Amino acid sequence: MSIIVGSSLKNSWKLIARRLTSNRNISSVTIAGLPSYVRVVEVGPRDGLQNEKKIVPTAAKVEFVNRLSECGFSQIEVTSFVSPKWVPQMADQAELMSKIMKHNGVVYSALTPNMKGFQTAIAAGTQEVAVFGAASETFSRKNTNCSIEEGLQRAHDILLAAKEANVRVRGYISCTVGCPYEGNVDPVRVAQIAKTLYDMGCYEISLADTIGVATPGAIKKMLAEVVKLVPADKLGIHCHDTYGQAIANIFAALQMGVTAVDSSVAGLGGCPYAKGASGNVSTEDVVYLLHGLGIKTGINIDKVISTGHFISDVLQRSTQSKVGQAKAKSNL
Ligand SMILES: CC(C)(COP(=O)([O-])OP(=O)([O-])OC[C@H]1O[C@@H](n2cnc3c(N)ncnc32)[C@H](O)[C@@H]1OP(=O)([O-])[O-])[C@@H](O)C(=O)NCCC(=O)NCCSC(=O)C[C@@](C)(O)CC(=O)[O-]
Repeated sequence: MSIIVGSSLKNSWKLIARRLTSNRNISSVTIAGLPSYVRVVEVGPRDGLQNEKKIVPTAAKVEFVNRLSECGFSQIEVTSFVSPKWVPQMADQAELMSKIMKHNGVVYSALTPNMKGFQTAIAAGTQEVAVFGAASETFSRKNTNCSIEEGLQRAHDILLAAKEANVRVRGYISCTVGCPYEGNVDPVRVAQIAKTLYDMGCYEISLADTIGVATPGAIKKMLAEVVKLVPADKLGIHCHDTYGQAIANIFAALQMGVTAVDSSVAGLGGCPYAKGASGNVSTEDVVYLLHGLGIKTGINIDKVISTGHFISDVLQRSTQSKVGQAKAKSNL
């Protein structure tokens, strides 16, 4: 057994420090079967800020979105055109959408729960909208005050109007694995709703683990049913990180052929109607994973980290991103 004393102890620490810092340039390792490119959809300004107790001033939101626009995302979900009585954090939606600087090559989208929201969104210059439903009846009622079926009818109306207006529509399904009110969710039910939205004309369906309870096996089981009815490259994955499983779940989804991943800078977020659920998986951690796997994203991770610190400062708390924390503390 070797005993480290005095200067040898100091040298050992130097060695460890050198090894850690050399990890900064860890070369990416490709794993067979994974996509070569993944579209990361930044949902922080919407999913992130909708659940913050502190209402972020519009000027800070504009600055936040403008900084995100410099990061290389092809899509940023800016806000939601929902009722201000239900989600007061999003009450400035039209002003925000009209004030942000819109870059070529970046799609600035928003959530729309009904025709009123769709019309206001389009009038405010929204380029793309998202409709949202749930695979749990109780969650649907809590979130949108209607049944799953009524929610799908609202989505149908929006899709018809969007087709007329030449606007692309993304679809979300909440509670695809677990529901805060009903527990486990049947993957067959998720698949049927995904197919309904896809057949209505949604170009992509984002499957959400709203309360962050999934593990990779559950994600694979759910996706195995969905891909029977909707092609994998028309699916997105939207993970919350309550139990720290989001990165593993995203990896599982990539293995199943999913090529779109939703995330929030600094791990902001949550749903006001899913109490106790934590924020989205952080964009910094997702991009670190993807780049480490040799998967292209077009995103500049340093700019994402710095934007994560910007919005965390606005919210007066530290970033939830592991990558953001590592970079801030030790520049590893
Ligand atoms: C769907 C509604 C509007 C139904 O809400 P309601 O109360 O049943 O609607 P209503 O049609 O009876 O109207 C009531 C009032 O709301 C107004 N109203 C009606 N619609 C709108 C609108 N679009 N924009 C602005 N105002 C609206 C309407 O004009 C009326 O105003 P009043 O006459 O009382 O003054 C409501 O339930 C709602 O806004 N829900 C949204 C809740 C929400 O935003 N949840 C979070 C987003 S989803 C999510 O986070 C999950 C996701 C996507 O991230 C994936 C995941 O992780 O699971």
